[in-house]
Amino acid sequence: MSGQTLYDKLWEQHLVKQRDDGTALIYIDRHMLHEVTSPQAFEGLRLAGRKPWRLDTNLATTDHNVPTTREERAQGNKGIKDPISLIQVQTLDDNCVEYGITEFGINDPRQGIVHVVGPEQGATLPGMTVVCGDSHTATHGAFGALAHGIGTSEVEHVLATQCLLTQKMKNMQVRVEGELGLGVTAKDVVLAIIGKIGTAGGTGYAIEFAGRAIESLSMEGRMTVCNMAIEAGARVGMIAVDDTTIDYIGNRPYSPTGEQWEAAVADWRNLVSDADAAFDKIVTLKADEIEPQVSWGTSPEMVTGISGQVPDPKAAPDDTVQRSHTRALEYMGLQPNQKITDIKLDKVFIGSCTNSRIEDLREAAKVAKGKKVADSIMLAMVVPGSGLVKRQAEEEGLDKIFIDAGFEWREPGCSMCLAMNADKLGAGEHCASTSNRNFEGRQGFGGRTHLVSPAMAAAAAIAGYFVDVRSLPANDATHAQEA
Ligand SMILES: CC(C)[C@H](C(=O)O)[C@@H](O)C(=O)O
Ligand code: SF4
Repeated sequence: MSGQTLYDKLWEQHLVKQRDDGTALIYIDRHMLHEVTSPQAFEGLRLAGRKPWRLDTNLATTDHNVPTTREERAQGNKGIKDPISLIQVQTLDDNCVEYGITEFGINDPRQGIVHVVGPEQGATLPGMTVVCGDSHTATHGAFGALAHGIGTSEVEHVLATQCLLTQKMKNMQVRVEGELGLGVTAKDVVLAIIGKIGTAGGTGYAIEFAGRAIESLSMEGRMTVCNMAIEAGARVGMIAVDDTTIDYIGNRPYSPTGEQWEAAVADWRNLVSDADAAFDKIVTLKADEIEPQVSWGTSPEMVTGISGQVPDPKAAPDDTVQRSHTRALEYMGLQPNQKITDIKLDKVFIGSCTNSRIEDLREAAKVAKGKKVADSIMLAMVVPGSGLVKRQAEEEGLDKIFIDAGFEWREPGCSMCLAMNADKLGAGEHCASTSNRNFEGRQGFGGRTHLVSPAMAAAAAIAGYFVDVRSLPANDATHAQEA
């Protein structure tokens, strides 16, 4: 018999009951909550006369609907202008008070995007099952955890029973072999993976990312990669535990300490796929063939390298692709064969649960340092993923670098990643965005999103159009990474 994959191990350790029809009940170690997908779940509990079953597993924060300007935030929840947004945020606050769940509310220094907050607090640990009513929960898999999004009715079920009814997925390994070139980041890696396997490539699989290029990523980079597993169709993305994982977790508020820490680390060391584990599918990419990526279309798989061009629908392999490319080009206002470097931008957004951690902000700041945002850019904003990221960035003087360059330095939240708060694109506007989805209307009605890395977004803000970060003079993006 062959060995077990990381996913097999995590599954087995949490399996409560397996039924013959394929359904299974698994135990959930950590449940994260935000304001969008929790109100009906709490309402369901209330109607059924139930209470959360294990309080200390739950951790809540408000993120999607919070405004990001300092003036609005100074007013607390009252700064939320949109009535529906306000109700959602206030409802989470009220539910957390009523049921005794820890919540980082709008002005808590620890508040932020749920997928930034969990790992930062040490609430996400290797070997855990982590769920949240949010599709980007795959992010937490970067820690050797089994993490995925759940729907609102499942949120209620997890609150009530601490278990989830689910089915085992198949195993896929995505290997990125070799070393990444200078200026090529985790975001470029995951966009290249999605470009290769497509947005349905991972459907039905739990993806384990592996290979030298993945191992060499920081935890921030690993989270960026796992965050977008869902854009490759996989609900679960994960990476094996190693020293990088363990170093990151030490001394965080929710991390174990003392003897418990020692015992936990010994256990966590086993959270790797066995050498003889069998995967249902293996995909391999060569790191040195990946260049900085830019999405040109309305799906994350519509992506190419910075030296590339927008495809010509006429050259599409079949009618379906031809139609989707034609429509995407029309929506995006782009011409067939247009060079990526000829795409002019109106706005730049550096933030979201994909790229708003300290390392992301450092990379963007390296590019922005001493430069000015182009006059043609009407808004360039940097939105830290959490209050703690913001504080750390300010301690390092990154806020000053951004502000001096003409960026707006905002308060933490999902912000312009999705048009659920005041930060939006206008119709027809092109935005270089470090977020994870470029669907039609995602950042605002008619808005045109181009997914890129933080360094690429900063470089685009300075130039006003896309430029290759690798071509910037020394001291900028690429060389900064050598240190
Ligand atoms: C609002 C929430 C349910 C949604 C998700 O599940 O991902 C959001 O975070 C998103 O990124 O589209
Ligand atoms: S930052 Fe964007 S992708 Fe992440 S949870 Fe918020 S809305 Fe979803």
